[in-house]
Parts: sequence; structure tokens; C-alpha cells
Amino acid sequence: MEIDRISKRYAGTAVLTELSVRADAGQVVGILGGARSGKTTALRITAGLVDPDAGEVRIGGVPRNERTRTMLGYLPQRRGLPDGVTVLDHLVHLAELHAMATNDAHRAAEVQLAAFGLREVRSAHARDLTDGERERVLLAGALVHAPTVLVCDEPFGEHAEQTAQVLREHAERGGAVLVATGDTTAAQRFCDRVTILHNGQSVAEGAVAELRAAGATQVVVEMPDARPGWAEGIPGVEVVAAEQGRTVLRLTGNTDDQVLLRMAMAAGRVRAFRSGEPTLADLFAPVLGSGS
Ligand SMILES: Nc1ncnc2c1ncn2[C@@H]1O[C@H](COP(=O)(O)OP(=O)(O)OP(=O)(O)O)[C@@H](O)[C@H]1O
Repeated sequence: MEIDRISKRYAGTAVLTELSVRADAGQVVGILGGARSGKTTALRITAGLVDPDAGEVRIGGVPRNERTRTMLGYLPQRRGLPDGVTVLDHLVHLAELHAMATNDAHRAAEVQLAAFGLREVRSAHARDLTDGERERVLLAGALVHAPTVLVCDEPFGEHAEQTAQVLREHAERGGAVLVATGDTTAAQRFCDRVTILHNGQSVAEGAVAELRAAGATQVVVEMPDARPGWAEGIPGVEVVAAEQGRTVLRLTGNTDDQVLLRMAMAAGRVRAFRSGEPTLADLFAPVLGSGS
């Protein structure tokens, strides 16, 4: 699935500018962005619910059309479940919308009810479901017509672990998964690759492991009694944050973390010293935290 240089403006304001994202078979790919960065718009365009002003979305190399439409499953945000419809009717309706004959649609709905442990609530209305059940109904609805590409808007809620498992299994069966999320921790845990979206533009893209490995080593030192500013001015060490005896440092160049540890011990009693690759949050917090 390829999003190729899509742009979108609303009332003269650019919401997306030449965004390109690719999700290959076997991959879970994330669009990670802060509030109003354009994630939902990008996904709605991918799902064919909104037209881009420029650029196109291709599935299996073919621009989106009637045929490719059935190859894609869309998981909307949690509010995207109609209240007055029963779980079974909702699933059958979605299957039929994706060109399944009524009998096949019923069979497919039954398979999803069983797969997601929803048989007992088959006749319940969406408004009477628990949050966890609603999450599972939305996932079942995205999968009911057996799509190859799954497009999921903020899928990592309360039951992120189980949801991620379903998405991973879909990828392992040869599908491609695109998720939009504002949750850096979830993106780091559950995505193979991410595109960082800021003001509708991609500001970084890559495999999660590679982005992290390329970032400067991050060190957290806990020294309850050390004098504030003990780490200021050490060559090759940048102080990211310092509060209440906890200092977060970034090692630039080839600074050896063991040298830093010795300097810390010289400055006071070290209660904890953790050194490692930066998280996605460490790397992109300034971009992701700044709202739009
Ligand atoms: N139909 C629309 N008409 C006008 N403006 C819109 C429309 N849809 C989205 N926008 C604007 O586009 C911007 C991006 O919105 P979008 O929902 O795509 O971002 P998002 O990253 O999903 O944000 P959030 O995480 O807050 O849902 C916002 O400023 C929003 O107000």
C-alpha cells in the first residue's frame, strides 16, 4: 500500500503536504503525530472516504478504484460505531458494503464474532457494549471482508496489547497494516516502521530500530544528593532535563558512558544509572509535544 505525495487543504489551510508513506506486506507501519497533525485526514484519504487535492493512494501498485476498495479494511476511531445497530447487523452490513453476497456476509460475520469472542453480544446494540467490546467490534468490522490492507485510526486504546496482536497476525499472514497514533510508546512497541507527521508533513521516516540506533545515547542518572548542575559543562554531554535529583543526558559524539558514570560518582551518591538507545519519545518529543 502506497500513499504517494498526497496533499489536502481545508478552507485554504494545508492539512497535509506531499505526504508519502508505504506499508509492504508483512509490515505494521505507523504514522505518528501530535494532535491535529493530520493523521486522521491521511487515513481517511487512504480509506477512500476523502479525496486528496493532489497525489494518490495505490494498493498493489494500482490506484484506488472499485476493485481495490474491497482490499482495504478501515478501523475508525472508537466513536465510529453506530449506536442503534446490533453487533451482528453491523458486521454483516460492512461485509455487504465490501461487495460480499448476503450469505457470505453472514458467514464472514459469524467467523469474526467467534474470533473476537463476541458471540454472546451478537444481538446487543453498540451503545450497550463495554469499551473493550466496542474495540473488538471495530476490529472485527475492519477484518470482516478479509482485506489485505488494514488502516487503523488510533487503535491502541485500553486493550492495546490484544489489538496489536491482531494487527501483527494480519501482517504475518501477508497483509499490510497502517496505523495512525499519537502514542509514542505504542508506536515504538508495535510498529516496524514509522513516519513522524508534523503540521501535515513527514519530518522523519524509518524502521523504529534504525531510528533509535541512529539517535544519541540517552543516559538517566539518579543522584538525590548531588548539587544541581553537576553535569553542566562536561564535554560531549548535553543536559536534556534535570529535576529533583534526576538528570537526563544525551551523549554527543563518542562520549563513553562509563566515563560519565565515574564523573557522576565523583559528584555524589549514584542511586541509578541507565544508559541506552533513545526512545521514540526522546527523539521526537519536541515535534510531537507541540500540538499542531
Ligand atoms: N472536514 C474538515 N474540514 C475542515 N478542517 C478539517 C476537516 N478535517 C480535519 N480538519 C482540520 O485538519 C487538521 C488535521 O486534522 P486531523 O483530524 O487530520 O488530525 P489528527 O492528527 O488526526 O488529530 P487528532 O489526533 O487530534 O484527531 C485539524 O486542524 C482539523 O481541524
